[in-house]
This record gives sequence, C-alpha cells and structure tokens, in this order.
Amino acid sequence: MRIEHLGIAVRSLSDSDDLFARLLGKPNYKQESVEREGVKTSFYGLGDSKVELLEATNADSPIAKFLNKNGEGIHHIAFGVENIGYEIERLKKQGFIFISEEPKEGADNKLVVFLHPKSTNGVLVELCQEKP
Ligand SMILES: CC[C@@H](C(=O)O)C(=O)SCCNC(=O)CCNC(=O)[C@H](O)C(C)(C)COP(=O)(O)OP(=O)(O)OC[C@H]1O[C@@H](n2cnc3c(N)ncnc32)[C@H](O)[C@@H]1OP(=O)(O)O
Ligand SMILES: [Co+2]
Repeated sequence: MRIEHLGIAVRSLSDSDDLFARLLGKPNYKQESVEREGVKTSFYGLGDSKVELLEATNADSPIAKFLNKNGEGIHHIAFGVENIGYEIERLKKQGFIFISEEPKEGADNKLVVFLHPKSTNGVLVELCQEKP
C-alpha cells in the first residue's frame, strides 16, 4: 500500500485551485466530476502521491455534510492497492467495516471503496486501484 491521495473538502473549487496552485507552485492536472458521489474534484501531482480537492455538487453529498459539520479540511486518506478485491477480503477478516464492499468507479481512472471512520480511529479511509 502507499498513500495515493489526500482528499481535502473545500467550499469553492475555483478559490482553492488558485490557492493550491500557488502553494504547490504548479497548476492542477485535471478536474473531474463524479456525480454518484456528488463531488467535483481537482487533482495535483505530488511525487508518488496526489492532492484531491473536493467540492460538493449537491446538498446530500458527503462533502456538503462534512463541510456543514467541520468546515474545510482533510476529508479522507486514500491508500493505493494492487488488488482491491484481495484487500477488501483481507481487511474484512481483520474486523474492519466497509461502507460498501462493492468497488465503484472513482475519479482519475480508479476503482474505490471506503472504510467507515468508526473502524479506523475516526479517519475516513479510501482504498483505490487503477482500473484494469
Ligand atoms: C471522487 C470519488 C472518490 C475518489 O475517486 O477519490 C472520492 O474521494 S469521493 C469522496 C466523497 N465520498 C465519500 O466520502 C464516500 C464515503 N463516505 C460516506 O459514505 C459518508 O460520508 C459516511 C462516512 C458514511 C458518513 O455519512 P453519514 O453517516 O450520512 O454522515 P454523518 O455526518 O451523519 O456522519 C456519521 C459519522 O461519521 C463521521 N464522519 C463523516 N465523515 C467523516 C470523515 N470524512 N472523516 C471522519 N469522520 C467522518 C461523522 O462525524 C459522524 O460521526 P459521529 O458524530 O461521531 O457519529
Ligand atoms: Co478520494
């Protein structure tokens, strides 16, 4: 496993794109919406990892709920894995709780699943695998 990306919840993608481009000294390499998750994302490459900015696209989005409760900030950590099915089975046997055990299409050509923060010390964990 490695840290594939850090997800950061933001209120305005355009304002935060401006901020992160200045912070990291380079522009984002893509924006992509994932309607199922109710998010619009913006990605920055950072060595072997990425920063994923997340703006809510509707009021029911997990990002809208998170922003209402916590304000802007780190929303999740995503671990990159080679075989997501294998990791789901391995972690289930260890007692970890998945929000859904079915990998779904994420952003940036990935299959993704989430572990519930209640089973991971209050941190929302995403597993992601490159789409075959
Ligand atoms: C773009 C696709 C993909 C990618 O390719 O990278 C993404 O990153 S999508 C990112 C957005 N999608 C998700 O976050 C999906 C997974 N999340 C969920 O399913 C839900 O957010 C949740 C974690 C199940 C919580 O939903 P819900 O129970 O409806 O919300 P509550 O507000 O009632 O929270 C319950 C409980 O959970 C705590 N919580 C919520 N979000 C987080 C978080 N990001 N990190 C840590 N803890 C979180 C919340 O504080 C509540 O705790 P208690 O108050 O103690 O009960
Ligand atoms: Co993510």
